[in-house]
Amino acid sequence: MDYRTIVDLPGELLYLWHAHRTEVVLTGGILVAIVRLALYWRSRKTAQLARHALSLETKQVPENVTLLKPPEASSTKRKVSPPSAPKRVTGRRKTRPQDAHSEAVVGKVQPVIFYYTLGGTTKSYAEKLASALKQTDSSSSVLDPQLRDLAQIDYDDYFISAPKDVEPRTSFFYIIVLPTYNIDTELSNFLSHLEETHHDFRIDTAPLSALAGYSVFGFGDQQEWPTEQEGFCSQAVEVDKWMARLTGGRRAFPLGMGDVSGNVELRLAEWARGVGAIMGDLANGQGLGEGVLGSGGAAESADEADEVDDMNVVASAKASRKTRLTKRSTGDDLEDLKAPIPFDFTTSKSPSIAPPPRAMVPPTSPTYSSLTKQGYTIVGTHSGVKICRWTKSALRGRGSCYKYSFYGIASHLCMEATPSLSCSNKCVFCWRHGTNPVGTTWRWEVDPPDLVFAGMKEGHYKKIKMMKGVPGVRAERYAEVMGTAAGQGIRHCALSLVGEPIFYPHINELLALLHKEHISTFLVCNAQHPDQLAALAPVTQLYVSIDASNKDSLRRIDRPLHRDFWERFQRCMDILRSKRFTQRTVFRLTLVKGFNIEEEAEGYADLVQRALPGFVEVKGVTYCGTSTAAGAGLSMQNVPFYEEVTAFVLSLEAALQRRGLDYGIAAEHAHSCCILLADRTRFFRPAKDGGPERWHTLIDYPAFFRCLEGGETFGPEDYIGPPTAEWASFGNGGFDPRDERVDRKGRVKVVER
Ligand SMILES: Cc1cc2nc3c(=O)[nH]c(=O)nc-3n(C[C@H](O)[C@H](O)[C@H](O)COP(=O)(O)O)c2cc1C
Ligand code: SF4
Repeated sequence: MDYRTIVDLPGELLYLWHAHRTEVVLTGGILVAIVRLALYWRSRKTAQLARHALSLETKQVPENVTLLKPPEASSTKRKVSPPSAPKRVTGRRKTRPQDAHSEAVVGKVQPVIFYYTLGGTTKSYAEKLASALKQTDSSSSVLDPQLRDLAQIDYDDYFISAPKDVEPRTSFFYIIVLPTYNIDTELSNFLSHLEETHHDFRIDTAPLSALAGYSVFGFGDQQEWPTEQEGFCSQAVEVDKWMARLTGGRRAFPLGMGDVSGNVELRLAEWARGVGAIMGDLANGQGLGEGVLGSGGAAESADEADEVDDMNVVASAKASRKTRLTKRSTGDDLEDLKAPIPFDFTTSKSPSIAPPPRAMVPPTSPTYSSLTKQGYTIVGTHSGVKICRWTKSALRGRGSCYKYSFYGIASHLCMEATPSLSCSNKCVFCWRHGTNPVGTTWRWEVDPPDLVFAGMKEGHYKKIKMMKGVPGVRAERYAEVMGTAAGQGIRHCALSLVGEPIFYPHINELLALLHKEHISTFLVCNAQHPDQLAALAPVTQLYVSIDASNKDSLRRIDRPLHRDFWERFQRCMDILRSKRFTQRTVFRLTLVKGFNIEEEAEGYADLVQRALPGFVEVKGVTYCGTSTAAGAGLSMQNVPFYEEVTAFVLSLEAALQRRGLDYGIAAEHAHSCCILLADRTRFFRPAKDGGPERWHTLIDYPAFFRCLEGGETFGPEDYIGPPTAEWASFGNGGFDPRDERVDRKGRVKVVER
């Protein structure tokens, strides 16, 4: 290098700096950032390894050792977890890591005993359990248990998150006692609720983890179901499993099981002692254990640790799935490659083969025998037919039902039937004795409509024949029912017996068969199946049961299975409105004192305004005296007097008038505690043969079939019958003077006018 080059060098460097200083500064900055990032990741990784090693150690802490380990335990030494083998709950108390929650439990524990019963056994044991767990010492940290019937509560209040209405530093402890039924009962819904909550992606994976703990006891019958594999206490096992998941593994005491035909008292007593002890421990801040001696032959239930791990996998999988996937793809982290493949329990279900559909009411089932004892004839696998008391009464000339007074139905020619004994409600006033199958979807065998129709008729006629020798049966009426000439035999079908007729997948075909034989159809549905309602073919009169005017009341009265029951109900209102010019639409209100009368007239008026039905039938509930009714808190006190029904109808009429809706009282049937409101603009009119305006609630049945067979579009006005009879109008009682009114003992009564 010569002297000149050396002299020019600073100038050259200065020139280069000026020309490229931006690039130089940027490159320098990036280099500094990379170095700092590398240092940061390195320190984070070390901390992660340390935490991981600590958690491995924690899992292996021996029994009865406090798990808040001294700092040296968090060494970075890695231990290998032992392979997890199926574990039997041994019943020895085993302390668990004192997590943040169990520390929070130091305070009070509020036990809640949930039970379910059909036959009453479990309820009486639940009550005994409640009094056994009642504290004698008022200063105890375990409060007196609350008792809750699973058939009465709203699951959302207890099984989506822990109840909130609790004192500070007090946690709920769930005690669940339940029988097992291998038929459809409320328990099936309860289990579905737990499962759905677990799989619901909108809900936390362990939404009940705020509970102090839970424990389940099952009642079963080992004479019929000797082992768990054969179904002994299978629903308790299931509930226990789902609760473990929903609580994030807070099973405080092992699942207990008792055989009602054997050891139940002993097992329950042992289990109750254990549950009582663990609640005391929880209140004293000792955290959860795995059980104590004498756990009542605890089930070899699913491995608790596995369940807790499941929860952890879900939680960590959600948080770190993205990171893991990235790391896997770059292949730079051996530890992560060994990590379990994240399995999201919120969306996946273990693969299962759907079982073939079963008969809804198999002849061997208790439901079958219960229904046949009540006088039902079971048709095929899911339909039923029964002679109603008014059919018998009309055969003897002792009066017909209110449908005769209102619509001209001849009760002795009427068949009451249903193509679906299953329902999606469990109304408190239902007379099904709580044993009928329930469900939100049709999951049973489906009988063809011709078989259903033929079976219904056969069953009905058989029962009518049995009336032949009953004293007082009028020969001419009997001949009309049994006759084969045109216009004789069954003329009318009330599809309203029990269950939900539009649930039957071939309801429209069945209606077509009925109409083909000129049997008119009154179909009652429960406003829970909007799609089926929208697709329903024309019927002579279409009813929707309106058992409440608002969501809460509907939930209490109908106890619907659908979680979106109110939305379904409202959609049905709109569908009814859209059908009002093609169908005779009717609201059927069943009044239950203390449930749906008081201050609800305005709410009902709003519903009428929404659906604009042609008619509103208001009827006082009939007390059926079943244990289901009693269990729902229903007694004779809930049956309104006719005066109360009248007062309600008058206030409803006034509420409708205030809304500019011209409905008026068109007819009454005091004997059935039933009053009919009708749309005055459509059904108060001059008679066909002239004369003043009168109510026209009767139906011209031949005209209905002419319309149907004519193939043209038609509406309710096209088959309006003659004016409503004078004796049926409001104030006249509604009893046909040609019939003889008798009291319960058959003595002739003078009809009051
Ligand atoms: C229709 C029916 C089905 C039953 N299914 C089972 C079953 O699958 N497994 C079982 O262990 N017990 C079964 N049982 C027995 C009941 O769980 C047992 O009788 C229980 O105590 C009834 O309780 P509850 O009276 O409170 O309703 C069944 C009982 C009935 C009547
Ligand atoms: S809708 Fe009718 S059949 Fe169904 S539960 Fe209610 S009352 Fe019973």
